[in-house]
Amino acid sequence: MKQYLALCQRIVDEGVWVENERTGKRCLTVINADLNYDVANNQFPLITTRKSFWKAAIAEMLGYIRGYDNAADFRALGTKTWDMNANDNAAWQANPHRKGEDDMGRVYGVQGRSWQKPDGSTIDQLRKIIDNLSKGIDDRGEILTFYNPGEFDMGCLRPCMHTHTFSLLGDTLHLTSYQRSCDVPLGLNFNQIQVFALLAIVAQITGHKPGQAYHKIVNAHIYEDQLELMRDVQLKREPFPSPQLKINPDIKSLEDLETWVTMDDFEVVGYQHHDPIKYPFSV
Ligand SMILES: Nc1nc(=O)c2c([nH]1)NC[C@@H]1CN(c3ccc(C(=O)N[C@@H](CCC(=O)O)C(=O)O)cc3)CN21
Ligand SMILES: O=c1ccn([C@H]2C[C@H](O)[C@@H](COP(=O)(O)O)O2)c(=O)[nH]1
Repeated sequence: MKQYLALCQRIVDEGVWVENERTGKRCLTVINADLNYDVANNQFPLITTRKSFWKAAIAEMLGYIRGYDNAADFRALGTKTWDMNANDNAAWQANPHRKGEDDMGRVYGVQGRSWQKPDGSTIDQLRKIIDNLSKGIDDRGEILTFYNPGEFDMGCLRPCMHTHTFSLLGDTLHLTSYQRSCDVPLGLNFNQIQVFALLAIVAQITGHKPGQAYHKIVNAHIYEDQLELMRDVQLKREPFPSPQLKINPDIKSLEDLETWVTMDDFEVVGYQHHDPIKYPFSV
């Protein structure tokens, strides 16, 4: 939590104003942030200086694992986070690749589970990683990447947290996640949870101890309409200790994640937090 607040403070103190053409808003921006999460000791990096709707963040990650391409499927899992980018987005609505209401196109999990090859066949990146790690293999290329420049025009948004690299050291699994663009008040609140949960879940289903998660962010920003709430409200609050994430131990395979797992299989213990803050969202 302290590292999150330190990043927010750094943006407020040292950030540079950058015009963003896609959203039409200015962002106070810094480059390069490294956040680390201690998954081994279950120090769940949940924001405590406002109420975090953590189940929606895990639902989003589960949707990526399942390869979802539709905001309605995300809603059924428990998150509305893709509604705006899928439906309230003029550029995507005018895109001939859009298949209709709620379609997100070839983003995130679609690339992770069915990356298209020139011959028309597909690659399931996640399946290969789970199979290797389950056998104790780390080929130094256990990489799940959603970043496919050849298909950017077929999706509603380029992936922000775009690559996850798993590393096995003895019986301990580590994760390094890369993010090109980060909406620190809204997106990072979710992305921290997702990096932590992804390592915890993959360690569990491949039979390893979870180790450390390393979250590497390039462009970290606060939108102009979020700045006051961050600077004058959230940053004035004292954080509480980190809670713990409990995952149903019956989740044992990728098939379990794909079929029966719901948000009821996740629980947070010891979450003390300040009041919610509603930050503006930019489409
Ligand atoms: N501008 C922008 N920021 C993002 O963080 C973001 C995007 N766009 N587009 C794609 C996804 C969608 N994400 C989102 C979308 C909405 C919330 C959000 O509204 N969060 C609220 C409440 C969530 C709830 O009630 O479940 C929050 O207070 O955290 C968070 C992340 C993250 N990503
Ligand atoms: O997981 C996510 C997804 C998106 N974001 C934020 C980062 C940016 O503010 C926007 C995406 O805009 P681009 O113009 O494509 O960079 O969404 C996030 O923080 N986390």
